[in-house]
Amino acid sequence: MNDLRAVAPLDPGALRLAPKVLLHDHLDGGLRPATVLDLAHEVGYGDLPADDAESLARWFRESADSGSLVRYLETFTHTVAVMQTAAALARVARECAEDLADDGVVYAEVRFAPEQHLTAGLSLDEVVEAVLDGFAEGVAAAADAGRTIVMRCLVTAMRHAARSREIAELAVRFRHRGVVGFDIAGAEAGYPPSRHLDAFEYMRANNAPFTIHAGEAFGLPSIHEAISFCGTDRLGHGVRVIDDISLPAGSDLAAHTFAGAELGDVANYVRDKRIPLELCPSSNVQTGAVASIADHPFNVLARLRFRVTVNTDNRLMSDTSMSKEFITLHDQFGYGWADFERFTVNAMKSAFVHFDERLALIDDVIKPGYAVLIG
Ligand SMILES: O=c1[nH]cnc2c1ncn2[C@H]1C[C@H](O)[C@@H](CO)O1
Ligand SMILES: [Zn+2]
Repeated sequence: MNDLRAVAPLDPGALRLAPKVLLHDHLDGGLRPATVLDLAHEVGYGDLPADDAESLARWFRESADSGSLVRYLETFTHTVAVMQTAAALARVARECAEDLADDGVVYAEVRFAPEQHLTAGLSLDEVVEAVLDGFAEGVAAAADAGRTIVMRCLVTAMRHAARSREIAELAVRFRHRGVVGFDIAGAEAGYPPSRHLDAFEYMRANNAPFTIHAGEAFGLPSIHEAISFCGTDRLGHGVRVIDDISLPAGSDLAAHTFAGAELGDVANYVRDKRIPLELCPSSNVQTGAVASIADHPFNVLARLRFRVTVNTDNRLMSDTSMSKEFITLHDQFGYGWADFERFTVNAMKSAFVHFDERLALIDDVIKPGYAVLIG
């Protein structure tokens, strides 16, 4: 019989069609540049560093390219400033759902810190409600455009502040309305995850999952605390787990196998327990967590069979998307569709929605989607 099946070329068009799962994306790091301008105009915010969309997009990308997490985080002052009303939050959330769906993301957990959106008088609950309303509108608009996406939310507490227990309670209060977990973010050095133990204990006592930004700007001790003392379900970044892996001298980071690699106790625990790594390649280069994409341990971790997932972190600051992160990894490490299917299934298995929902997306959406591309 004639076999007409063929592997689809790995180009931007096909990548946009590939089903993708996004676990680590910040709502306040993913605004459209034009929306930042519109909202600033509406609320009378006069401190934006540029006044046209193209220059503003460039400013975010270049300023975030600082090699320092602390300087990278300073750019959020402008996005958070224009996200203080229910209407603004809902608009940003709606556009986020539409943009992700347009890029072929079929399931997303988008996070933000409700405590940063209270300056115009909203309550924590009102902030979350506005975002969830916006997601629902975006999902409906995407469906009208022929795209199906499931949008869920993670609420983040800022690690330098002292509201984590309250935010964990907020996560549990909204657990049946679209909030599927809790996170801590912000500057890592000086703010270890164990400062927020009571929040993590509250989540665990309620059988509710959480992730922790750890092992990005700070190394292994932060990962160790997050898994051993806090009991995190996933690691936000976790990229510095590589510090606990020794490779034979002269190893090529783009190799297919890493025979002879030796794992320390922390790295072994992360791999043994299948703790998902929410890796964000472009963001990691910008914040200086790694020197370049070529130096990124993504491939080492993937080949050593850690549960790696691909993420955007902040689409505005990194001028990125899931498709762009996939292309970057393809160009650097030569990955093909089967690899991207594995990373996507990894991510879906690691999602915070219930098991039956994860399975349905894997069996009904992800596998059939890649079967078409692989041919
Ligand atoms: O990569 C990150 N590391 C630590 N904190 C981050 C990162 N990206 C964004 N944030 C912070 C800045 C945002 O205002 C906050 C909530 O989304 O989370
Ligand atoms: Zn992040």
